[in-house]
Amino acid sequence: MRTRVKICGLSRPEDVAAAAQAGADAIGLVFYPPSPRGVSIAQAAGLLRHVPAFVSTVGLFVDPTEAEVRQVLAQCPLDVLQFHGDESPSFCRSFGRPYLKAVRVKPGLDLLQYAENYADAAGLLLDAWVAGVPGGTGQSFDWSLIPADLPLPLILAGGLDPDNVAEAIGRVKPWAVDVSGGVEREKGVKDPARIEAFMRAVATTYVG
Ligand SMILES: O=C(O)c1ccccc1N[C@@H]1O[C@H](COP(=O)(O)O)[C@@H](O)[C@H]1O
Repeated sequence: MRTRVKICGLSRPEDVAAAAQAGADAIGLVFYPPSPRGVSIAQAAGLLRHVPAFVSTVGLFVDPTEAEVRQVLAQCPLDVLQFHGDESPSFCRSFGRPYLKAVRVKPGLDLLQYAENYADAAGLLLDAWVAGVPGGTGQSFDWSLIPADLPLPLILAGGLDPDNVAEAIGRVKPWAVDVSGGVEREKGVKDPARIEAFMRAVATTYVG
C-alpha cells in the first residue's frame, strides 16, 4: 500500500495543479496570516476551484477564533480542518468537520495521552517542536519519540523532503506524510520537480 501524501502551503493555482498531477491525496491551505504561505479567504476560494475530484482539501489554522474558522468555511468548501496550535478538543470538533490535530513533538510529551484527548480526530499530525514557531519550520524531530501503538492515524510532518521521505516511511510507517518546505523553491512557491520527486519516493516505498 502506498502511504498517503498531503502537500501543504499552496498559494498558486499552478502549484495546486502540480500537486494534483503528481498524485497528491490532499492539499493544504494555510489560514495563518504570519506564515509566508498564508492565503486570504478570497485567494483560497480561487485556489479550491483548481482542485480536481478525489483530492482532499485541508485548511490549516493556528489558534484561530471560532468566527475566523466559520468565515473561512462560509466561502471555502474544505474537507478537513487542521489545527496546528493549542486548540482544545471541544473547539476542534465544534465545526462538525473531520479534523487533524497537530502536535509539536519534543521529549517528555505524552503522545498517547495527547491522542486520547483528541480521540475523535481523523488523524494526529506530528511536527517538530521549534521554540516560538508553530510549524512549517523545515525541521525534523526524533522519530524514536513516536509510540508504536498510537491509537489514531499518524500523519508524519516536519522537515520531510524527496531525499528523506523513504527512510521516514520505512522507520515510522505513518498513515500519511505531510510536506511543505521540502517541495518548495522558496517559501510559498512550490517546485513541480521536487513535488514529482517526493511523490516518486513515496510511491516506490511500499509498507506492508
Ligand atoms: O507552513 C507553514 O507556514 C505553517 C505555519 C504554521 C503552522 C504550520 C505550518 N505548516 C505545517 O508545518 C508542517 C511541517 O512543514 P515542513 O514540511 O517542515 O515545512 C506541515 O504540516 C505544514 O503543513
